[in-house]
Amino acid sequence: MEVAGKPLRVQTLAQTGLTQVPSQYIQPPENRPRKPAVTSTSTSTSTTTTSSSSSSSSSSSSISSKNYNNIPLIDLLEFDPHHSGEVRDEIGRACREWGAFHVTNHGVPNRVLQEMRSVGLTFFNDCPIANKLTYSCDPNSAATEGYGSRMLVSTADDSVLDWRDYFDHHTLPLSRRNPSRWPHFPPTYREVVAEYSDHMKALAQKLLAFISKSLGLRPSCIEDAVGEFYQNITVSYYPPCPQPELTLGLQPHSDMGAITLLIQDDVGGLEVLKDGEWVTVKPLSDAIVVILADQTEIITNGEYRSAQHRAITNSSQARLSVATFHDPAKTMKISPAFELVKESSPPRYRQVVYGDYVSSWYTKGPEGKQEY
Ligand SMILES: O=C(O)CCC(=O)C(=O)O
Ligand SMILES: [Fe+2]
Repeated sequence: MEVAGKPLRVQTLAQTGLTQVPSQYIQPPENRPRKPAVTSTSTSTSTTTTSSSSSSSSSSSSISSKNYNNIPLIDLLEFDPHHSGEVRDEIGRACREWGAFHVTNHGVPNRVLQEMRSVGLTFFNDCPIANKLTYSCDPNSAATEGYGSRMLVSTADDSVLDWRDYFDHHTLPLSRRNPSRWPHFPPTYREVVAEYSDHMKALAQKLLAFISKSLGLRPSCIEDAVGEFYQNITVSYYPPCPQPELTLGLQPHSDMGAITLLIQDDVGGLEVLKDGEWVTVKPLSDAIVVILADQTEIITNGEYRSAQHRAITNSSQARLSVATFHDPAKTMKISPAFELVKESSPPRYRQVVYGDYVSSWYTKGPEGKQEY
């Protein structure tokens, strides 16, 4: 949405005190959240390895009968080699059943997670809008670095806008990293993002090794298929919304790359689709959400599926999340791992050049993988 040639940020819109959202933000009835978002407070995480799905009944208005309580929670036990078999099996189960799960004792210091959330929030809350706009991403091309408000680049008038502003950083490989394009306020912002990036890369590598092993593959199989990580870090800011029942912070989608690592604040709003039901990912302040993305689905020949997810809004509190995407290079050819293709399990996906996959996603929307 543009006003006199300038992009309108959702935060600016929310600050006008409007009581009804502009029509461009109203989702079609089938996409609206069924119940208004409730805010919740952060809970400290358990140290046991457990899957937290449950099938108890509740008074939710959801049409599904499952009523899962949260995504699975897996204690990585600081990658203690004595427990690697159990952790591998837990990860395999969570990948097969959900495509998304929380991890604790992941080796990333809690301080690093807190600092990342803190500098992101300070930028959005305390930096004047005129200053923020100096970092605006190019509205005419997809996935450029910087401050922005929309995800799809589409000329169609009927595209519904997300109730979200974001800042996207290109962090890896180092040849793409140019911290002078990142916020200069607060002063520690750029060093915090750089440190956070390194930790997320190391964790993504360890998780992909576990995921490979859980399918009987050699540990480096998926990482080799992805090649050098193209890592982007997106800080999303969802201002309070006067009509959360009509809007979405982020439309339903699966992530395009290989693996996404996400942290959120204690407001809550991330939901994962499970058996046709949207399950709220309850915030756990020292945990990291792992989301399998489309290229991992292709490489694993559909043994593991990428997770459909979305963000809902609420009327009382702004929400912040930080998603770290690990993608192949645009030139990489992605296809099912040969070890997983047999006579009894033929290839389910065509080989795709990752750059073509991305272009088609941005022009046509999240339409899924090229299945046979
Ligand atoms: O804000 C969230 O929790 C979800 C963000 C997300 O899915 C994305 O940026 O791709
Ligand atoms: Fe996502």
